Amino acid sequence: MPNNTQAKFNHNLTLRVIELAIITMAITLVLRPLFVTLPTLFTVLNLANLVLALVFYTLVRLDLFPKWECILSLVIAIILIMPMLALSGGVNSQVACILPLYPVFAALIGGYKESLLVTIFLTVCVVLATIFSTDIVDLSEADYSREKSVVRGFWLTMSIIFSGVFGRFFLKKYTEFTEQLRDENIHDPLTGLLNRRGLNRNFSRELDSASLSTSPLSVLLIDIDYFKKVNDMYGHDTGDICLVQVGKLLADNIRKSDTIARFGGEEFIILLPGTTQLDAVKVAEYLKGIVAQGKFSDFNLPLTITIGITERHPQNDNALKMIKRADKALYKGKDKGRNCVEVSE
Ligand SMILES: Nc1nc2c(ncn2[C@@H]2O[C@H](COP(=O)(O)OP(=O)(O)OP(=O)(O)O)[C@@H](O)[C@H]2O)c(=O)[nH]1
Repeated sequence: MPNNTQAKFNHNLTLRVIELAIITMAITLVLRPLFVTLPTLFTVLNLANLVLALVFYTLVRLDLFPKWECILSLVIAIILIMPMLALSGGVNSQVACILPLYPVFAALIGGYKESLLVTIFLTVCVVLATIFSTDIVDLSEADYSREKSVVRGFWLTMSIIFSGVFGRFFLKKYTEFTEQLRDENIHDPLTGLLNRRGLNRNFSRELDSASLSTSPLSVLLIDIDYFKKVNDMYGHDTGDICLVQVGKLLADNIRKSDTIARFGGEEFIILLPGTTQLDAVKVAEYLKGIVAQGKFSDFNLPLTITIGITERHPQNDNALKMIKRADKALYKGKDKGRNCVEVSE
């Protein structure tokens, strides 16, 4: 879903991950020499890494390359870690324990593709480092047997693959969860139709494509007549069932390309792209007819609807203006006695 909210979330997450890396690097730089005596090259490399990470952090913070920040983060991470690993014993290096974290980070700030690429890249590097472990220069001058290197290389490879699989699993759950939230966010829980938020999204999409293609766009505002009586006489539960059934009946009798939404209480709205006001009247008459023929709830209640119609004006029109015009037409229909179709002036 790379929409604006998602992009912002990824950007903030990238910043947090870099901040975490910088803090870890700074702490290592200060505290490590207190416990072990390291060759100067390590300190120089650590300092260079810290400067590179700080520069990169500033660039991400200024949002200079939003599209590239994820892939660059991964490349920079590899630039930071690989020379350090190569100088400190390859798979036997203490720094190697950080490697399995990368596929998860890649999944968090990038996605499936990035995580898979990082997993493959690191696995290949670790396997090569294990095979050629005796050729790796170890500036810390530690001594590792061939067997020990193979065992460490094996477990490191397993951890990286496990982390890659976990990253994928995490992303799948996260995607399902956000999709479910997004779905709930734009649907009316009672009727299952789009709610106002969903309507607004589709309305602006239809208005944009209508103005680009100069094709007509009509709106039907539909209100169930005397609905208060249904609630008063048969109870709110029966009223709810009627709303669900009317909504379904309307939704089943429009085209796939049309949009239907619950506009509020006992009102529905239908967007008819590519439809003139004249054709919209035919659609409205048809819908009015099938509702009038229906029987709703367990009480087989007869219901009627009144429909107000408007068409998009070629100049300076918007959703709010169109809904206002359709609402005016609807109330003209109510004044005329209900169960009718009215067009806006
Ligand atoms: N059961 C149920 N009733 C609802 C819901 N939302 C709104 N209503 C009811 O819909 C009724 C709307 O009443 P009115 O606005 O007076 O309209 P009406 O009785 O349909 O009369 P006209 O629209 O003038 O034909 C009210 O009784 C609301 O309580 C809902 O989600 N469920």
